[in-house]
Amino acid sequence: MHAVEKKVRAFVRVKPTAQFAQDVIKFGPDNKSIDIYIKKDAKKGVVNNKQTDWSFKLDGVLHNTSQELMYETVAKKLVSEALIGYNGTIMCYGQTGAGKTYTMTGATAEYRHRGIIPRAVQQVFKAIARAVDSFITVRISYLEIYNETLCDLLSTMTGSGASDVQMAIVDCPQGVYVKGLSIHPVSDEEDALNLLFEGETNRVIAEHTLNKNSSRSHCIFTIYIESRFRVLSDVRCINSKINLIDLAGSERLSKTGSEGRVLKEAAYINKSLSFLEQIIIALADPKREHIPFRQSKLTHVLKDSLGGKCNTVLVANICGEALHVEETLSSLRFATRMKWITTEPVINVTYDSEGTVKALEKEISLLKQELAMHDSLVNRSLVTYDPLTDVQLAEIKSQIHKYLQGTIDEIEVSSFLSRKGLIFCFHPILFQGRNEVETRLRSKYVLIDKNDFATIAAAQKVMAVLNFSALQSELRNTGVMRECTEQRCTHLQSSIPVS
Ligand SMILES: Nc1ncnc2c1ncn2[C@@H]1O[C@H](COP(=O)(O)OP(=O)(O)OP(=O)(O)O)[C@@H](O)[C@H]1O
Repeated sequence: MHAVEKKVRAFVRVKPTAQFAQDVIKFGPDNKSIDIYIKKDAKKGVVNNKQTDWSFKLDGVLHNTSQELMYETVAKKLVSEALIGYNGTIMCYGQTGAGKTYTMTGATAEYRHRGIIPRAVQQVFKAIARAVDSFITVRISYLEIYNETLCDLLSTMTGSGASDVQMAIVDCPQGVYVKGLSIHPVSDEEDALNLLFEGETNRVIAEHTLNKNSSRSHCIFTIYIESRFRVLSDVRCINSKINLIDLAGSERLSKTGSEGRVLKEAAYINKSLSFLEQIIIALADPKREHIPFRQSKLTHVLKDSLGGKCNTVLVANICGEALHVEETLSSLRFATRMKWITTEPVINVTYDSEGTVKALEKEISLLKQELAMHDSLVNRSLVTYDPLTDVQLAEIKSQIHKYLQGTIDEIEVSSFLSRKGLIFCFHPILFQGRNEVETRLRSKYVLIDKNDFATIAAAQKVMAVLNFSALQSELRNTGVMRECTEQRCTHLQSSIPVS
C-alpha cells in the first residue's frame, strides 16, 4: 500500500496554576505558538550573551483546556484512524508533576476528568456498536518500564499470577513487540477499564516534593483492534494498535529532594529520557543513517511509533510557574524536535485464507438451505446440491450414450449440478466417438490433410488421368457421341496439371 509521509503532531498542555508566570510565558493568538521570555540575571553582569527570548510553534497550545476538548484536539482523529487500520501512538512528556498522568489516565474524582485512555476505549467501543459490516475484536496490554526492566502490569490477570516467560523486546518484519507480555481480550468498555484500573494499582509510584503520586516508570497502555470484513469472497483482516504512553517525568534532583530508592529511580528515568531525546534528534536529521533505538528499553519499544508506519502525537505537559521555566523550555524544545520527525502511516491489512475458506463454507451451507427452501416451495424436493455421486454420474453417461444412439430425444437436467455433470461427461464421450469414426475411415481410405496442398494436387492429377482413360475406353467401346466425348477428353487433358 502506498504510504504518505506525515509529520508527528506536537501539542503543549499547560497545567493550571494560580501563579501563572504571565511575564515569562506568552501564548500567540493562533493558539499554536508560545513565547518564553527570561529576564537577564543582573548578578551575572549587564553584558552577557545568554539568550532571553524563545519562540515555539506547535500544532496547538492547550491552556485552561477541559479533558474533553483536550481529547477532541489530540486524540480523536488518531483513534478514528486506528479503527480503519492505522497504528497510532500518543505520548505524554514533561517534567514531573506537570500533568502527564492527568492527561493520559485522568483523575478518578469526577467522570469529566477522565483522560485519554478511558475516552479512547469509549470511542473504540462506540464505533464497534455502530459497525454493521465488520466483526471487531479488542485486546489490551499494559506494559511498564521500570529501572530498565520490562514489567507486565496485567500479569495478575493471567490466572497463574506473574508470567514465567522472560519478557523481551523483539524486532520482526511487522514491527516491534514485547515477547511474554500478556494481551487480554475485552468484550466491552467496562472490561477494558477494569484492566486499566488493575494496571494502575500495579504501577510504581512514589512521593516527592513536586508530586504526591509521582509515576516512577514509563507506562504503555495498548489497545489492539482487529476488524474482519467480507470483501467479495475474501476475508479482509485489519489489525491496528493504539499505544497510549505516560512517560515518567524528568526530574531536577535538587528540586524533588529525592533520596534512596526514589533517587535511583530518578537516575534511570533521566537517563532513558535523555536516550529518547538523542533518538528524536537523530530522527530529525535526514543525514543520519543509523538510529540507535536499541540503546534503551523505552526507545526500543517506541521504534515503530517514532520511526515507523504510525500516526504519532506528542503532548508536552508544562507547568506555568516561573520557577519551572528551565524545565518548560526543555519540554518545548523536545516538542519542537518531535515535529520534525516524519512517519509513513499505512493501513495494516491482510487477507485471511483460512478465514476465507471458513466464511465461504458457511455461505455455501446457507445458500443450500435457501435453495432447498425454494425447491420445496415449488415441489422440487428431489433436487440435491451436494456433489454428484458415482452412481449419478454413471446414470448421466448412460443417458448420453442413449441420446447419441438416438434411443432418447432429450436428456433430463434437474439441477445446475446435473447440468455440470452432463457437460463433464458429454465431452469425453463425444471425443471418443469422433476418434472411433476417424479410425474406421482411415482403415478404408487414405485421408489427406486439407492443408497439405502438394498431396492434394498429386491426387487431383491421378484422378484426372483415371477419368481420361475411362473416357477413352468409353469411346472405344461405344463409338457413340464420339465428338462430344473427344471434346471432354481434350478439356480434361488440358486441365491435368503439368508437374
Ligand atoms: N490540567 C490539569 N487540571 C487539573 N489538575 C491537574 C492538571 N494537570 C495535572 N493536574 C494535577 O496535578 C497533579 C500532578 O499531575 P500528574 O500526576 O498528572 O503529573 P505527572 O506529570 O504525571 O507527574 P509524574 O511525572 O511525577 O508522574 C495531580 O494531582 C493532577 O491531578
